[in-house]
Amino acid sequence: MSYSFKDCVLMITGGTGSFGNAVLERFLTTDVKEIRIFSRDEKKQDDMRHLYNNPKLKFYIGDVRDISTLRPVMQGVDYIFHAAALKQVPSCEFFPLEAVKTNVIGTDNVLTAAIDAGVKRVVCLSTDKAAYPINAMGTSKAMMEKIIIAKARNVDPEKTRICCTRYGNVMCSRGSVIPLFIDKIKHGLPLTVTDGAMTRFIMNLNEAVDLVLYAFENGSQGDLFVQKADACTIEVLTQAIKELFGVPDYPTQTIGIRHGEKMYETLLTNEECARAVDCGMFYRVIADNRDLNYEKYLSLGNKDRNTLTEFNSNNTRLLDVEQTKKKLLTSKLVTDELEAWGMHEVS
Ligand SMILES: O=c1ccn([C@@H]2O[C@H](COP(=O)(O)OP(=O)(O)O[C@H]3O[C@H](CO)[C@@H](O)[C@H](O)[C@H]3O)[C@@H](O)[C@H]2O)c(=O)[nH]1
Repeated sequence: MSYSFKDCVLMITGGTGSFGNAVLERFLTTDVKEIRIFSRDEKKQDDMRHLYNNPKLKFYIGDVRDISTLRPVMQGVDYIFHAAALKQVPSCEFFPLEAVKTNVIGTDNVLTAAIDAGVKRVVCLSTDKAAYPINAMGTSKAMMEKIIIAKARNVDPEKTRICCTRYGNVMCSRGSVIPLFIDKIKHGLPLTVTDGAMTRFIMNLNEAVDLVLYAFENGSQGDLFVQKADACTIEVLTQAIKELFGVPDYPTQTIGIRHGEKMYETLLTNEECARAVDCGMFYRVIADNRDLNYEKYLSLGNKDRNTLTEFNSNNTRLLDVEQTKKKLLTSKLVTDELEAWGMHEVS
């Protein structure tokens, strides 16, 4: 890391989640002064307190929906990583207003309180499902991104710099398909494949943390960062899991596409490409900072379009079964489960 956290106070909203834990492992190796974990669940905080047993970690119970719980925690904070979100597609589909409250209003609260408290930088976490959204979770995250850009437009970057990252499926996140399939194999149940031709980006937590830290270091006001992730089909993913667990012919059952699902996910839309810069491993989408001048909106468009095209889980590099197995082995959950399953030799 080229930057220093010496004497800095960091805050992670939704800090007890998988991202919070992964980013903590990196931060705790720096000379950071204090890390504030802000979240709703006292049990998860207590588990984390015991796990790390580190005096630099401070825990705060609160909810991003309630700005009065955010304000006192932000006093003296230098940098915020905003990961608190409702992110399960099916549950948001049934309770869309809950997604609005946490993902949209909650983000507005975080940014308002951060600006008022003079926090120097805020990095917000979004998802590929916010690009061409079709489900409530993605739609609420798309609105969250709009809130971020609108807020960023009206604040001096020397005071508070705000940017956003968007990433795809993180392998083994809570409730996702990989731990589900491993569990089914352990219990002798068939693997329930929605549609084998569906594609998803496939990243590990380390890559998600790299993206967020890259945005932290390089983000200008209102920027959106996307990582050039690989993807695979669900058929390939299923076969890779079966082979890793030594059951290549394990039964699968096709169950059909679930509520609010897409056949493929987009990380960078065609329209965003017009403002995107290729930074090697990442794309940077520069904020549209034209002011609300209707003359310009009606008569002047954006003439400087570059040649990038939409980046999605169908046109990125698609991993085959062997490559997917290799990728899966970069996840601690997978290697731990394999070991417990007695498959030491593959990891
Ligand atoms: O029993 C199952 C469950 C899932 N899938 C498929 O596996 C893929 C991944 O599903 P899942 O792991 O549930 O992820 P998504 O629905 O794509 O959403 C995940 O990825 C998002 C980021 O894109 C996160 O915000 C969500 O929390 C996380 O669940 C999809 O194609 C599903 O159709 C199956 O085939 N069978």
